[in-house]
Order: sequence, then C-alpha cells, then structure tokens
Amino acid sequence: MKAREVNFDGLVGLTHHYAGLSFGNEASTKHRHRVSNPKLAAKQGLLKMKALADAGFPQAVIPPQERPNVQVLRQLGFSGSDEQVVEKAAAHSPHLLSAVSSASSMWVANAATVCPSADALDGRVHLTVANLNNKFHRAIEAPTTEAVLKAIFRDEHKFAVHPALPQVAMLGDEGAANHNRLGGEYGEQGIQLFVYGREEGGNTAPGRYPARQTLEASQAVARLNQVCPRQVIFAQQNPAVIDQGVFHNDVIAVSNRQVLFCHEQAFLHQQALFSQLRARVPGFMALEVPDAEVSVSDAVETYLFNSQLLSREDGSMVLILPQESREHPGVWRYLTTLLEQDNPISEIKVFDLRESMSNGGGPACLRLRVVLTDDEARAVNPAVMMNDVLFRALNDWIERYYRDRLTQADLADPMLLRESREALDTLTKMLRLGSVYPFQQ
Ligand SMILES: NCCC[C@H](NC(=O)CCC(=O)O)C(=O)O
Repeated sequence: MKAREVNFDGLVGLTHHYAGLSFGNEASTKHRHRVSNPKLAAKQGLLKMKALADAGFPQAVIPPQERPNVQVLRQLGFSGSDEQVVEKAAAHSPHLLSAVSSASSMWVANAATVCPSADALDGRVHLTVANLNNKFHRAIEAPTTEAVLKAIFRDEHKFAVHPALPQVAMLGDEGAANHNRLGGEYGEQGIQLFVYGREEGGNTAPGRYPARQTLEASQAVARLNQVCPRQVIFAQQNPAVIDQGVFHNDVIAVSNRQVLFCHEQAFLHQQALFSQLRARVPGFMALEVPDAEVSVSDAVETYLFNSQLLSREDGSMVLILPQESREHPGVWRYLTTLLEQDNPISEIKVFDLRESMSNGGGPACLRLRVVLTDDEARAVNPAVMMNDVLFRALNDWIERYYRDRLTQADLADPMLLRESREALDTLTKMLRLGSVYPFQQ
C-alpha cells in the first residue's frame, strides 16, 4: 500500500535551559549553566518544520510538556501550594528543580519507537513510549508522552500507543533514536534494525559513559509493536563510540529506505551487519564514512549523522543538517564529495538549531518519523499538521508567551510556572488535544 513518512517534530518548551543533566552527552555537559533563549529555540525548531512542510515533506508537531513538573516534586515529598512546592525544591536543590523543569521532551526521537502498519502482525501502526530510564529528567516524560500520543493517534482501529516499559535499568529504552527501518517503498514491509548499547549480564559495554539502551528493552519493544519477527535485526552499538559521546545511535547513523549513512565505527561487527542487511534489503546501500575523513569526535561535535534523510517523489534524497556541519571544514569537504558521488543524496539543506544543539539535540533528535498510509494519515488529529495557518498561530503563540533569556535561577520564579500553564492551556486548544497535562486534570 502507498504510504508516506510524516515527520512529527517536538516543539521546544518554555523552560528550555542548559543544566548539564545528561552525563555521556558532551554538549549537555559543556554548556551547563549557559544562558538559554527559549523563544529563539522554539522559533529555530518551528522554522525547520515550516521549511520542510513548504518543500513538500509532510510535517506535524508534538507539543512540549508541563514544566516544572510539580506532580513529581510532590512525589518527592515537597508540599504546599504549587508555588510553594517549586520554591521549596529550589531552596533544597536547584539541580533537582532543573531536572523537573527540563524541556527535554522536545527531542521526540526519544518519545517512542514506531512500527508502521506494513510491518505489524495486526496491521496497525504501533508506538511504544520510551521510558528514558537512564536519566531522571527524561524518565518523567513518559506519562505525558503517552497522553499526547493518544491525543494525536486516537483511532484504536488504526493506532496502538503502548505505555513505556517498566522503569528499571535492565529495560532502559530511548525510543526511535536507537531504531532504523530499511527497505524499499515506505508502504512495503521493511527491516527494523534495533540498536542497543548493552545487554544485561553481557560483557561488552562502554566503560566511561552509560549505555542507555538495553537489548532486553529493544526485544520487548519489538514484541509490543508486533513487528513481524522475520523483519527484525538486533545489533549492538560500538561501545567505544558511546565512550566518545555517541549516547544514541542517531548520533552516528541515519537511515532512509535502502540507504544507511553511518560512520565506519558505528556498530559492533559492522561488516557482518552490512552483510545481513545486503541479504535482506533489496538494493541496500551503506554510505560508510571513514574515520580518516571524519573522526568520531568531529561527528559528535558537528552532528553530521544526526541528520534527516528525506525522500523526494523521484527517489532522490535530501540531507537535512545542522549549521555546525557546514561550519566544520573537514565535514563540509566530506559532504561536498558525498553530493558528487553516485548515491541517492542530491541536495543538502542546512538549519540553524543552535539552541537545541547546545544540549545535544540535532535535526534528527527533534523529529519522530511515522510512516502512514493515506487512510492512516487522515485519522491523525488534523490540528497538529503543519501548514501556513498553524505556523503563524504557533509563531504568535511563541512570541506572546516565551522568554528570551533563562537561567537556572529563573526556574524558581512562580511567574514562570503560571506563564507555562497559561501557554500550554492555549496550545492544547489550538492543537485540539483535550486535557493532556496534569494541571488540566
Ligand atoms: N536526542 C537528543 C537528546 C538530548 C538530551 N539532552 C538533554 O537532556 C540535556 C538537558 C540538559 O543538560 O539541560 C539527552 O541527552 O537525552
């Protein structure tokens, strides 16, 4: 059946700030306590969505979450009015308040793992919410992610949204950032490549930085998503690159249809994996970047592989890159030759996503890919689809509610809590989501 890939991008939230919360993500550590600009961050993301929608790529938006997360602070024993809860948390631990205020839900590649209906045993589109167990500030995203996805993918005959796996390290799951789907047309059966960082009890794991995804989690997600077992491959990420800052597979690899674009050190036993893919994906093409041309550290710094690879109707592909890749002479030289070589990539588009990049989130982190048939696309909540009207409405909404400067100290401001809730209440009406946030219950 004919299907298209729809990119759902996360909208940056009002509390976007730099807290150094993600050990193993070098950008997060490096920019800790830098002053952020939430308004600029949200606009940078929105401009990417609009540009891709204008270029003919179906595009939708996923709203941010309620932050600070007062509900979680109450779970940790802070009490009183909502304002007092925030005030007490700020006095007790600014770091804790940062964690419950993180706008990290913007990186929706970590929201869920998606299985298109063509691959699912029951013929529905499946989405399993990621538990993001490795980081406290991210693990608290799961319940609202589930509510939001259910408000977008409502029709249970066509969509199944599964809650996150149990919150334990053995089942650490980071969603689509560790998942690739390879194949021919989007609507045909594809091969799903689940990439994990460690196996419980296994002896091949990184030593310096955490491996966030486990094999056990990937296997459970494949089961929940009802991926036809013949179409699944589990592969381990190279632990040596996790130790160099590749905290998700999408920092070192990106795939689209028959193409896998990755660094030569991305996977453990990489050549064996390629042989499997060659045998199972018709026309499989690996665009493997040698370390001599782009080092792992350059890849981490420029997010060359945290790109989006999008198909045009004629089969050619566009590579969507962050500004940092253009500014790096070696990486840009490599990209220039990539364009000249015999492969489907015929164009490069560059976006300024600096606010998100400074926390380790590039173009690919900001989007969740959902392959949908026309029929399924019609069943998606239409209010989240990007077009001129929604773009203008969101732009005005950001202009009205967002601050252009935020530090950790500002998170204690009770006005920020009020501004955020008022803004999100307006947004849920705009996107016709109903009541998805705890403060709306
Ligand atoms: N896919 C990109 C995810 C980036 C995200 N960064 C953060 O959460 C940084 C937040 C901070 O440090 O303020 C992470 O590491 O999970």
